[in-house]
Amino acid sequence: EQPSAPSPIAAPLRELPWGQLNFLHTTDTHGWHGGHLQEAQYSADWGDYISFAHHLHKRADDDGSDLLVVDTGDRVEGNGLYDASNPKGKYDLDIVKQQSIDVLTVGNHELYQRNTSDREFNKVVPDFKNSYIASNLDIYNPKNGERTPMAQRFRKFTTKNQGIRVIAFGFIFNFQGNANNTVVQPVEEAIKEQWFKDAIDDKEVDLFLVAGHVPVRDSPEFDAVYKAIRDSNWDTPIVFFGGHTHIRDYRKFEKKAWALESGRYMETLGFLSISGLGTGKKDEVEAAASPDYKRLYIDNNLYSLYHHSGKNASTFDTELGKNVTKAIHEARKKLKLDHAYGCAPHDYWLSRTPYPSDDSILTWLENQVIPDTFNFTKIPSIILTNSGAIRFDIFKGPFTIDSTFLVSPFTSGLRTIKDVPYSAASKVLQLLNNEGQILLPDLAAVSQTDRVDLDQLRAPFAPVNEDTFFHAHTSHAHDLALEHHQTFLGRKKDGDKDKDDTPQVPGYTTKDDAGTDGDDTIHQPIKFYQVPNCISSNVSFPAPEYAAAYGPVNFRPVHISTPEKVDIIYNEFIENWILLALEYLGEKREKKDTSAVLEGKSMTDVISDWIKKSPDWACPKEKDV
Ligand SMILES: O=c1ccn([C@@H]2O[C@H](COP(=O)(O)O)[C@@H](O)[C@H]2O)c(=O)[nH]1
Repeated sequence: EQPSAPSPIAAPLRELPWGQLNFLHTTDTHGWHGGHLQEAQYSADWGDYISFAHHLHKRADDDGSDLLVVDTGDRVEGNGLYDASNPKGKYDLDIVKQQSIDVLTVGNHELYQRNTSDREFNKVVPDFKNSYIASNLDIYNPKNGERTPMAQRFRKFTTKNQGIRVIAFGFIFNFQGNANNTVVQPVEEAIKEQWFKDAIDDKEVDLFLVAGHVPVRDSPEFDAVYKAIRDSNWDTPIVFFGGHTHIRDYRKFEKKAWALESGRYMETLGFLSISGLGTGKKDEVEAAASPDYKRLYIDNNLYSLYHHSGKNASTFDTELGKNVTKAIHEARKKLKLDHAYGCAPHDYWLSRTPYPSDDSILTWLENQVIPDTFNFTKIPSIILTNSGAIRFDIFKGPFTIDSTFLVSPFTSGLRTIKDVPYSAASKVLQLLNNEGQILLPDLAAVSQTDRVDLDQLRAPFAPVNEDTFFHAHTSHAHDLALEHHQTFLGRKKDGDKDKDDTPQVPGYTTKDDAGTDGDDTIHQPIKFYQVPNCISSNVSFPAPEYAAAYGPVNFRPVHISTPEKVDIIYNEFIENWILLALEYLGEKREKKDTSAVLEGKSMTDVISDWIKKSPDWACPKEKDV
């Protein structure tokens, strides 16, 4: 772990369900390869993950089983280690490549910006030459402009010790928000291609491995792949590894097909094992009628990693793991990620507090950051931003360069549409938040533009279903972490009357299709709240008129005047939605009617500029960083 990372907190653990074929799975790491430096529960880094995988490989070699490592995309955007360098990923991509990964896919965040996907093609695909799979993604080759598959469409390989014959695919969900240098082929179309039909027709295969930046539940894409495989290969076991919705989840398709999703932000190392698979060595190993699938969501901290690898502080680190940890530290230093712009006076939560409330980030943006930033415009304005642009909580204490990218890494600039009748402008928020009679899918359906992606307005933690929403969010051991406590939270021993066995570490309490025993750490549950798609602030509106209604002391407003016209200001990422809402409201505007505001600064710039200037956020002298 990083030198400044808080020590992990001991807690009761469930055991690793080791089997014949074992998997480690990461997804949606979003650059958090240095681990969580303010949360002890997730404080291990990518170097530790490398050491961990090494020990599990060794275990597999020793007992003749196998281990495969999978990553399902969104490795970029969301942490200073990736976002603070120029070019982005200057250090992070070389750090990630040190892990040996068997199956790797793209995510939507690798495709928003042309530069990111070009670099993915020119660097990351060659870095993972044998394992990068792009079953439904093409790119216009930056060298010659020719459309070409991003990477191989599938791969067939045999596991090292057992000789299990695996065919692996790598999909991305039917994403439409990509830059125009890539082409995402709808999954339902890709599976009609001959190469796919031939691959699933193969009878010399013991397991289909479907990796994808695709949610495992309510997933038309994985449902289509499952059906296609079963139509041509009725019995061969299938395993899915998914992502994108940032949750822990495990779905049963049927007894020979399960799907694992392993959270987000390097909080979770997903583990899955299958026993009872057939192998190429037919004489030696007979396939079971019903292979046994098991899963464990490992909290990414050294306490868990030591335990599951049977190592301790003096035996855990490998040479490579240590070097990668060091490289992360060096990169963080070069990027000055610990430099503080100010100090947060208290914690601000994205979804762990009701909205609106005093400790909600969205309320803080709406009531303080946005009005203070835009009050220079003396024109009445409605400023809108999507809550999805905000990615993480702010903890009391130093708000650093790194924090800026944790909270909002995106570069899309702020734009304006001028002179919109207030009667229409004031209804845009309601439309975008699905609060009126017309809902977003209806708006999307009437869209003339083909670049409106429903996913864009998805709130940052839009639930897959209520259960997964309430059970699948970030745990947060922050208070303990900041004090560097090493608290033993073991279960009650016989005769230990004054201790109870209630879990003490707050965190995930996942409920999935296999039950409630998936989290390795037995956590105290955390409550999460829904947040709206978008928030808005009115700035430079006429002051309300007051009248003395109850005598000279008690005044109350009698007339709140509204402007006739306003400027709408918004984050460019939601521009298509704003235009669509205005069109629906009878105020059609086009791209040419929009212009940059604040010289095209992003929400990220707005937040850090505000923090630098705000006296309430000045760091106390003795704590200055
Ligand atoms: O430029 C951007 C890009 C993305 N967003 C927000 O992020 C989500 C998608 O993130 P996932 O991690 O894939 O869920 C998108 O829906 C937007 O809310 C953004 O605001 N700006």
